[in-house]
Amino acid sequence: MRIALIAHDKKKDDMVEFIVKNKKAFENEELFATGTTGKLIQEATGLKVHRFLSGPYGGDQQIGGLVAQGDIDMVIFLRDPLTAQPHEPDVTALLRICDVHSVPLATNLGTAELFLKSLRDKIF
Ligand SMILES: O=C(CO)COP(=O)(O)O
Repeated sequence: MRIALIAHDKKKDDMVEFIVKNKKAFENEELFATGTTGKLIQEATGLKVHRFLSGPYGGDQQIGGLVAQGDIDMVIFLRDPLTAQPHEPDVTALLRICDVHSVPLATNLGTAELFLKSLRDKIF
């Protein structure tokens, strides 16, 4: 399973905690991430993560490109709904391209937990 992991700044602690807590479920998966999110996950878990540019510098678009090509199976994107992002158009484009290609997209921890259960149950 090729999983993209992305978190806005105020959600990065939640993302790292989520991956650390569930490291076993993620260690056999292929992980991709925007720059800073990926760095923090790597440092906290030692998991191998393919890192792209930081979100505001094009990382969301790079991951969106992979989604469009059919190279990502699942996206966990912990968005910050309370803070304006300078690269909002890129964020919207990534959400849109997931919908275009019916790629499962979790934008909060509640849905991410459901994805995790699906991973454990090998539903995907
Ligand atoms: O901005 C982001 C997503 O829109 C995330 O980028 P970073 O992981 O580089 O902070």
